[in-house]
Amino acid sequence: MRKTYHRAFGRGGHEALRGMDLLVPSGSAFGLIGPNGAGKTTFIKSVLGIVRPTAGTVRVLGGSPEDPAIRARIGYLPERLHLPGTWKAPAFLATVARLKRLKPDAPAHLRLLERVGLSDAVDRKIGGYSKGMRQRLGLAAALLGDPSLLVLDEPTDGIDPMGRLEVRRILQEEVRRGVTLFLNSHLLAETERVCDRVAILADGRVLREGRLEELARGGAKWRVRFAPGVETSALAAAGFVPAESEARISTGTPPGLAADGAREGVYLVEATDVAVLNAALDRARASGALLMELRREGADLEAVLLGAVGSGPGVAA
Ligand SMILES: Nc1ncnc2c1ncn2[C@@H]1O[C@H](COP(=O)(O)OP(=O)(O)OP(=O)(O)O)[C@@H](O)[C@H]1O
Repeated sequence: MRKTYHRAFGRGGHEALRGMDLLVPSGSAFGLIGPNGAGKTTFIKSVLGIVRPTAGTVRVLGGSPEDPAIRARIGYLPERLHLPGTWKAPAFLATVARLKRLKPDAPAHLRLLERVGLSDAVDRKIGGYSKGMRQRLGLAAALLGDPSLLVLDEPTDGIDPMGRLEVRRILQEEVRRGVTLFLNSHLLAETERVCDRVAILADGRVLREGRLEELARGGAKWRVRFAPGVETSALAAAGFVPAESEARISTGTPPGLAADGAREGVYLVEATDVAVLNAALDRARASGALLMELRREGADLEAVLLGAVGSGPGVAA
């Protein structure tokens, strides 16, 4: 699919999507990530039938995104929510339900508000809501009518950590129910926690797509702690390099000497699978090293994203 935004009076245009090809499996929790201006919002708008591709086609839930019957099965939380400030949440949900051509069901709306953690705010005007409360209300509106596809643009923007946990729980419940989740979030940790598949979009093209663990594979590192008294040179020969001090990492101080790790007995070893890992551990143990702790340090989503698009400015992290 291609999308060119044309300038006024036909003077050229900007190609936001340049041959984007993406299949989102039904029932998956799919995350779209990429730098600012990559084309994520343009893609979401084309899925919702708000933007029409310049070339190519979009099929959603087996039909056209412009078909009202298909649109009725999609729940959408936009990045920028416009909410009527003088209204209260139940009236807002009732109006959204009417627009979605759903039967009036005030008790169901109250249950939905309770589900997103807004039951204490039903008598307050929306204008007085915090950013996180507005997001929760937007999520409730997206959930109206039990959609088959949930398209969420920055769903946890402005929500505190406890709220994020609740939103994540709701999204996981929806996925368990068979809903397809399509998430655009610049919070990579959030995408990592919620999604099972991810696509990396940059400059209007999909650079990588796949299951999270497949994308993160290859950079698999293991953090190993040995009992005091290990011989660093023997470990180095077995592929272990001293890790940076954990204390330095947790306090965020600048990178220090890797020797810190050696003093603490903490090393990193690259191993693409458990057989390679065990072979390295066998070599270490043969040199007299005693294993105390072992932890996987698989490449996280940030590393995968940076690996795919480079570490230039504008990378959403
Ligand atoms: N209505 C428009 N008219 C002209 N150009 C547009 C329009 N909407 C988006 N663009 C351009 O298309 C490109 C892709 O924009 P888009 O908003 O889809 O990116 P994005 O990945 O969602 O970015 P961000 O993470 O910053 O929200 C950008 O260069 C943007 O300036």
